Amino acid sequence: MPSLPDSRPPIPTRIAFIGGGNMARSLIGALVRGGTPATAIAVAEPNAELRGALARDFGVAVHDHARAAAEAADALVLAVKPQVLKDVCAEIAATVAAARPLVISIAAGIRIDQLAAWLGAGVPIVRSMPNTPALIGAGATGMIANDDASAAQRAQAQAILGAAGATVWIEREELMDTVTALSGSGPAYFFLLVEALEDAAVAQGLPRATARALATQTCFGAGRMLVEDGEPPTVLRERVTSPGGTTAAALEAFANGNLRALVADAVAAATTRGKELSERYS
Ligand SMILES: NC(=O)C1=CN([C@@H]2O[C@H](COP(=O)(O)OP(=O)(O)OC[C@H]3O[C@@H](n4cnc5c(N)ncnc54)[C@H](OP(=O)(O)O)[C@@H]3O)[C@@H](O)[C@H]2O)C=CC1
Ligand SMILES: O=C(O)[C@@H]1CCC=N1
Repeated sequence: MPSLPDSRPPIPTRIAFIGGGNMARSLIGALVRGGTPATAIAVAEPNAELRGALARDFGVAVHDHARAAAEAADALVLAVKPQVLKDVCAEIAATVAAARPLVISIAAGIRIDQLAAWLGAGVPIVRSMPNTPALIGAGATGMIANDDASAAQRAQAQAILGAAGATVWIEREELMDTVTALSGSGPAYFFLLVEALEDAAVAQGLPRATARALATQTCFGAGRMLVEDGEPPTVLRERVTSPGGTTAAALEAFANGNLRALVADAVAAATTRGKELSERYS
């Protein structure tokens, strides 16, 4: 019987991560857990301790220089801080020009035209914005590609980033700063809310361990309902809110404090910082 075509998107045979910090570790872990052979992955990371941990935990090849890892890669994931990205691109530009691998950047704020200027014309580039829940396969990633990236390379980028959770393509690059402000930074907003809830309950006398356990599980349960229930957040919120009840009292306090305006200000501040990063490091 003829075999059916494999519907899974293709993972490039050799992936090199430049930078082996928090986000690279999350993505590498997701890829290896998802079945990508560790032998297909190389990482460049100057910190010997991080390098050793990546080799030990995932069995990937490690290097102390970007160029060594980039050689022979079909896909390069740029996972360094925005402020060092220009120098890193200068280090690997000749290698990239020779081999033309797919380049995936996860750096906040750095635009595709900046990457193309640093790496050379004609390089297929996907700019993306993942987030730290990638570590547990629950990430959310926005992506945009340049015209030099083929459909197959876009699918490859989606396969690499999709190993760590949900992916979505963005139509206009300027909206990547909004994606960064929403889902890239977003986990921190929910962690802050859990911290605040925990502190509020402790202030009313609940033991801290109990407050943390209840706040954490409530965040987890609400998150799962958002993903699994299929109803919009407004409907889920209204189901909790009995008329004249406790939730209504709390929501009124949030409204009096103008929570929605505060959230809008926070997302606007993060978006602006993303734009500043691209100016600062161009
Ligand atoms: N943290 C997050 O939630 C998210 C981060 N991002 C983006 O991901 C990128 C990485 O962030 P994150 O993982 O948090 O940062 P980390 O600092 O944890 O990781 C970056 C790593 O790159 C290393 N590095 C520095 N220079 C080089 C070089 N020349 N060659 C190879 N490696 C190098 C750093 O080493 P050393 O520390 O010794 O300099 C560091 O270990 C950033 O651009 C960020 O904007 C995107 C989405 C979410
Ligand atoms: O704070 C930052 O700049 C990075 C990008 C998104 C999350 N962390």
